[in-house]
Amino acid sequence: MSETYTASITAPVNIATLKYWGKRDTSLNLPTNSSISVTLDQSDLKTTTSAMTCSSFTKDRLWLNGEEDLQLSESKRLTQVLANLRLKRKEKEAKDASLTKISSWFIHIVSINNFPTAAGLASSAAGFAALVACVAKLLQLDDDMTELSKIARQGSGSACRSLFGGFVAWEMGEKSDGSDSKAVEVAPLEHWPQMKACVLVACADKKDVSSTSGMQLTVKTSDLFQKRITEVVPERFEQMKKSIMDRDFELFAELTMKDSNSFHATCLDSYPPIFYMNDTSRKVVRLVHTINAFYGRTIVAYTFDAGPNAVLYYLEENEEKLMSFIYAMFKDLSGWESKYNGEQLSKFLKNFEEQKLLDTLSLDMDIVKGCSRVILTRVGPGPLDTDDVLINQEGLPKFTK
Ligand SMILES: Nc1ncnc2c1ncn2[C@@H]1O[C@H](COP(=O)(O)OP(=O)(O)OP(=O)(O)O)[C@@H](O)[C@H]1O
Ligand SMILES: C[C@@](O)(CCOP(=O)(O)OP(=O)(O)O)CC(=O)O
Repeated sequence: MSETYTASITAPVNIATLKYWGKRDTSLNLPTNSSISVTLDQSDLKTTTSAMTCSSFTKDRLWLNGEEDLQLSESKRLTQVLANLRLKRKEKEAKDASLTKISSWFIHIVSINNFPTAAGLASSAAGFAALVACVAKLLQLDDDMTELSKIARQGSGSACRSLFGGFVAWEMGEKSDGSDSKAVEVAPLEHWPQMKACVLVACADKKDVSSTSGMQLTVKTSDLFQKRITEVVPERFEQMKKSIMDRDFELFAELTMKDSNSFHATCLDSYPPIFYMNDTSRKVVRLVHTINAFYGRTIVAYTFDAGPNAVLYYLEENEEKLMSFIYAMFKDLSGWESKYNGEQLSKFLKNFEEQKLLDTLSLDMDIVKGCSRVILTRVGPGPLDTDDVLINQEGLPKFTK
């Protein structure tokens, strides 16, 4: 077999606290507003991607979760991302004649998500971040993550934020060529490692309106949207960055919840309206406000992406307070035992019962019926090198379905 080059990487999911919703340029994937997110820990949710290039490959190919994905391999998103990465390699080769001209070789990519794909858990964000970071490593590019984020953005907007750990901003930029629309670190994970997240995965089929088409319907038809992008988000963007820098959880949480509500309001204001949240999502919103009212301060925030799953952000110091409610109500779901021992779980239940929360607060215990599992995680790092190689010597997946 001819000479080959291989690289592997893992990348995280990110969940926005200030939502990206709307494109001003669909081809370059330029947004109508800046956004902010928290990167989640790869011990719980991650994409692993391996890539190989070889002079004898005859086309670019991609396998996702053990199956060749022809639709994605031939998509404009993937072709554009690979073309941009190759261009960078080509520029490098032009400057240094000793480099092998791998920019003209085809690439095989094998990727696995350790969580459900296309189920509202930001697989496209982790997936394209992993792909860009992996191919950049394969082609030995020297570009930093901000530079690479301009390419990841073209795969899926939210992917640009998964190139950093901790707290991340996607600055919308102003230029028509997209050269200033990029992801930057607001603060590393070490700045506020106490930030935790609890994902309540709602029982739901695949969403009927994709983010990509949903946001363009909103851009075209919602009046509320104009106010959101010109007034609401620009102000919130600065306030949220400050709340992160100051580690001001109450402000961070309030802005996060308000922004989720504002984003879903513009969906409802689209014509015809788009519904991403369901009855269970709304029950979670009510529950979070009840918990905060019970403690007399904001200890937990909710946020919802383009689907019914709830992501709750909270600080480690308030874990027992929060879980005394959440565990008692969602204990029948899977996902608890890997994070807490029996003693801790009993303590949560005891608090719930001793404080007579059920009797005093008229809680809706049926809420659990609308959820399928809980994922307990926290803020985490950006893409990481890995020894987990998913591609074999022939450039085919080591594991197939
Ligand atoms: N590991 C991966 N590598 C490359 N592309 C991926 C990967 N995982 C997912 N994708 C792409 O992202 C698509 C799923 O994106 P989609 O926006 O529908 O769902 P999601 O990102 O899981 O949910 P949401 O955007 O609502 O959070 C897949 O069909 C595939 O094209
Ligand atoms: C609601 C969101 O999750 C929307 C994410 O949209 P995508 O990044 O999936 O959209 P495309 O750029 O069209 O691929 C909010 C967010 O992550 O900021």
